[in-house]
Amino acid sequence: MPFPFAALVFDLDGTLIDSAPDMTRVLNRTLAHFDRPALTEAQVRTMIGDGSATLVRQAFAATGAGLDDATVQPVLRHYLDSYFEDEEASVLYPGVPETLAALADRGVRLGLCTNKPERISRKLLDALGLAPLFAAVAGGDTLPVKKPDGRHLAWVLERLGADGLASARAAMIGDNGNDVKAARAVGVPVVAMSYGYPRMPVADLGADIILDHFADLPGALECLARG
Ligand SMILES: O=C(O)COP(=O)(O)O
Ligand SMILES: [Mg+2]
Repeated sequence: MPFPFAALVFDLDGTLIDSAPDMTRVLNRTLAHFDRPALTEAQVRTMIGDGSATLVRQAFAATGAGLDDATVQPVLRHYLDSYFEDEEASVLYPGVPETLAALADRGVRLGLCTNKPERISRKLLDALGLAPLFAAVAGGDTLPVKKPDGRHLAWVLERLGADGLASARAAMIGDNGNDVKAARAVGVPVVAMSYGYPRMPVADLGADIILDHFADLPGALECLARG
């Protein structure tokens, strides 16, 4: 039986990659460089999802230092360069590579829509061996807009050839309110992964499905399509 969804668009941080340890390590290097104290991973988890500029601003604020539009620039550059050059391996959530490969084998077109900058996102996909699976990638700096703006997701769907599809043939898979809002703006169903960085009770995100395990995604989407 053909898979009921032709195109699936995934968020990156908190959905495919457990990036909080990486982001904490890199952020603490930047904080140290600018003479600020380190943050814990628990603190950083609450700051992930709105892109890198918001992350460094929130991180500095948590150490008692404000950054304005001008002073954020060197900090952001330091953070992004350190992240790009970081050599420690990132960790995928259990079931991610085999489930994505199985979906691609069934003819589903896969896209990535993340607020993480595009060059870092592509580097991570490459390092994790996932790059060949994704037919379209949009980072937080690829377009003038980013999630929760629906145009970010719409751009990926268009590149997957899914923009003209009935909305029931595409879906978004993410972990926070930005993913749900972007999906609602475009009119596609949305799955929330409960293990990510939701920043609120996951049940309050308003997703169509909440999953604890990535490997359950194909079965859950088949159930959703059956109604
Ligand atoms: O805020 C970020 O850097 C990335 O977040 P996302 O991959 O969950 O969109
Ligand atoms: Mg996320």
